[in-house]
Amino acid sequence: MALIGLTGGIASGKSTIGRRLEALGSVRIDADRLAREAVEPGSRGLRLVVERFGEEIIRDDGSLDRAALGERVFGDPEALADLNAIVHPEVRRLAERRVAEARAADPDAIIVYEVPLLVESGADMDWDLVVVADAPAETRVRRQVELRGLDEGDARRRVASQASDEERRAAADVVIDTSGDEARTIEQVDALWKRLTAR
Ligand SMILES: CC(C)(COP(=O)(O)OP(=O)(O)OC[C@H]1O[C@@H](n2cnc3c(N)ncnc32)[C@H](O)[C@@H]1O)[C@@H](O)C(=O)NCCC(=O)NCCS
Ligand SMILES: Nc1ncnc2c1ncn2[C@@H]1O[C@H](COP(=O)(O)OP(=O)(O)OP(=O)(O)O)[C@@H](O)[C@H]1O
Repeated sequence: MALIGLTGGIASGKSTIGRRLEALGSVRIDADRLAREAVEPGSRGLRLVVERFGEEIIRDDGSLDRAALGERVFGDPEALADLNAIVHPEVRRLAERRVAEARAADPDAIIVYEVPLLVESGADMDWDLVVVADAPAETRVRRQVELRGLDEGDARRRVASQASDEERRAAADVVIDTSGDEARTIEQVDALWKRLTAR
C-alpha cells in the first residue's frame, strides 16, 4: 500500500505521468476532476461560487463558465484565495474518500493522487512519496499557448498563481524532468514504476 502525491506546475506534464502510472497498474485520483465535481450544477460548491462571483460566471445551461471564472481569479490573489476556500475543503473530502475506497478494494494498491496544489494546500496529506513533474516556466507558458490556445498573458498569470519551481522541488522525493519530449517523460515514469514495484 502506498499513497503517492503527484504534482507540478501548470502544463508540466502531471496528467501525462498520471495516465502512464495508471496504465502500469496504479489507482489514479485526479484533483482537477474532483474540483469539477465540487462545483457541479446543483452542488453547494456552485451555490457558494455564485454567491461570491455573481451569476455572470454561470452559463445558460446552469453549468460553471470555467473560462470566465479563470479570467476572474488568475491574476487576482484575493479572488483566487476565496475560490480556493470554497473548493479545496470539498476536494480534500472527496480525495480522502477515494483513497479509502481504493485501499478497501485492494490493500496493496499503489494510489497516485495527482494534485496541482500539493505544495500550496495538500502538503499535510500522509504521502509515502512525492513526485514532481518539472519543466521550466517558459516551457509551460509555451505549452499553454501552443497546445491550449491561451493568450500569453493569461498563461503567465496562471504560472504566477502557483508555487515556484524551487518550492515544488524542495517538497519532492522524486523529480521527473518533463522539459524534453514525451517519450523521455515516459521512460522516467517506467523506471520509477520498476522501483516502486520492486519494493
Ligand atoms: C478557475 C477554474 C474554474 C479554471 O478552470 P479551467 O478549466 O480553465 O482549468 P482546470 O480546472 O482544468 O485547471 C487547469 C490547471 O490550472 C491550475 N489551477 C487550477 N486551479 C488553480 C488554483 N486554485 N491555483 C493555482 N492554479 C490552479 C492547475 O495547474 C490545473 O491543473 C478552475 O481551475 C478551478 O475551479 N480552480 C479552483 C479549484 C482548484 O484549486 N483546482 C485545482 C486542483 S484542487
Ligand atoms: N515531456 C513532456 N512530458 C509531458 N507532457 C508533455 C511533454 N512535452 C509536451 N507535453 C505536452 O504538454 C501538455 C501538458 O501536459 P499535461 O496535460 O500532462 O500537463 P498537466 O501538468 O497535467 O497540466 P495542468 O496543470 O494544466 O492540468 C500536454 O499537451 C502534453 O502532451
